[in-house]
Amino acid sequence: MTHPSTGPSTGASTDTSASTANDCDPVSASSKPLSVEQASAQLLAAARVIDGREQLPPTECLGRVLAEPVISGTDLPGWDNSAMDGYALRAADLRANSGWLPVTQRIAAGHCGTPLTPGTAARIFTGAPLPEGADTVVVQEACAPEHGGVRINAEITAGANIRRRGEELQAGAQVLKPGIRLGPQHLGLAAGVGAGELWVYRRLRVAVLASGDELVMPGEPLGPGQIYNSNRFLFRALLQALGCEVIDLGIIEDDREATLAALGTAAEQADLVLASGGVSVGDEDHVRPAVEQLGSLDLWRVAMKPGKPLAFGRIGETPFIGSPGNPVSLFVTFCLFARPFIERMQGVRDAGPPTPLWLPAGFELTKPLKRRDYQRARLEIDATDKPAIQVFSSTSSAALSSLTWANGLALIPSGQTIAIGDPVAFLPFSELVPGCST
Ligand SMILES: Nc1nc2c(c(=O)[nH]1)N[C@H]1C(S)=C(S)[C@@H](COP(=O)(O)OP(=O)(O)OC[C@H]3O[C@@H](n4cnc5c(N)ncnc54)[C@H](O)[C@@H]3O)O[C@H]1N2
Ligand code: MOO
Ligand SMILES: [Mg+2]
Repeated sequence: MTHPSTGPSTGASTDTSASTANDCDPVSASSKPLSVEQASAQLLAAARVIDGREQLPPTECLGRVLAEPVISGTDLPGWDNSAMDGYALRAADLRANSGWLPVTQRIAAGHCGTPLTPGTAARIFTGAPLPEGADTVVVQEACAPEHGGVRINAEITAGANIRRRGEELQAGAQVLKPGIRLGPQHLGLAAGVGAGELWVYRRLRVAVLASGDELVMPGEPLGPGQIYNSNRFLFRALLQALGCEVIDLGIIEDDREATLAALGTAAEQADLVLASGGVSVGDEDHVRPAVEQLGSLDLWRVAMKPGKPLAFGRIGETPFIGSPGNPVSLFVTFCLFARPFIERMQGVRDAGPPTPLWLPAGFELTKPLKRRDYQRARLEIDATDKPAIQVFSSTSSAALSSLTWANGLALIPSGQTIAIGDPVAFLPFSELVPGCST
């Protein structure tokens, strides 16, 4: 799907509410929210690739990040072989023998024949080594066995149906670069060039914790004023989809001492601490002040919706990302900020914010918004096979069901109205987090 060459800028310039980021001063409550681009750049600049790697067989590397190049131990193919089931022969012999040749050997894949006797043909099957002296393979559909030999009535092309040694790649070639997340195709190729073990970065250890007196685990009865701790499951699944090792520190009550203790423990055990809730401005929002007390709060609030109170800092030397408690805010800020940060730490080479597709709006927005809005959206194909972006009925950042309806986010710049058909920046979930496409 290509996007129109032009489209409204999604840069910070349309977000007038953003401040100029001073990336060394800790954030004070008075500092204005940063733009999405400024916040994203600041987080990525702070991400450090984890030390530590391990050597594993390809069967244990799905989703891991490659730490060393994979070099081919062989030519591909390793020797000239037949691409089809048929007969291997010398084209000149067939012409000289007016279309009939005796068959003197049979070569199946995994077995090597002997050099071709001049003036004869070899029965050969796909993948079998070409016998020395043969220069063509004729498919068996063009052949008819006759008097212990083979009759070929079709026009043949000399050199046809042969996969030549090294035509795909040569031994010593780098077939996989470090910094890629290994998918099925990479593991197949690594095995295909003979790599019995791969060097991958060790798993990133990410501690997750959820703050809130109102939180209860699913399966337990809900008391008055209580809700289920959905963010814990969102976090865990998002992190597992990125191949992280999750250290789950459960629920922290709304208490400063308990929050300090939990965050301190988390920072000792993990490479990164992710917390949900307690980063806005309420008296019971203890996470943000606790991070300021334990380390430094380097970023707080982004000029976006949902996700505005996003917090980033350090607890000692351990990076910390504080996601807002509203589940949709957590999901959106994870996709836009935590995921690129995590991937940078995991050694992913081109980790960065997602690039949107530009697609026609199937909706209108008449009242411009104050903040850049990431609305839950669906890419739909209408009856005339035209794509259009629809948005969810509610923009509430507490409405988790919007995420199961949507298959992406529509980026609505602040201060802009949208008419039907206008190009809209669309971020498909499939690009935002692995395992998230609906
Ligand atoms: N006066 C203001 N109030 C709020 C502001 C503001 O600027 N001025 N910001 C609003 C925005 S925007 C967001 S987002 C939320 C985020 O606040 P916190 O990060 O402090 O989150 P909490 O207050 O802890 O919880 C918010 C909301 O989410 C529910 N929640 C919390 N944790 C979970 C969980 N693990 N699973 C499911 N749901 C969770 C919680 O019950 C609250 O309803 O602040 C606004 N307020
Ligand atoms: O940032 Mo909040 O997530 O707009 O509700
Ligand atoms: Mg709060």
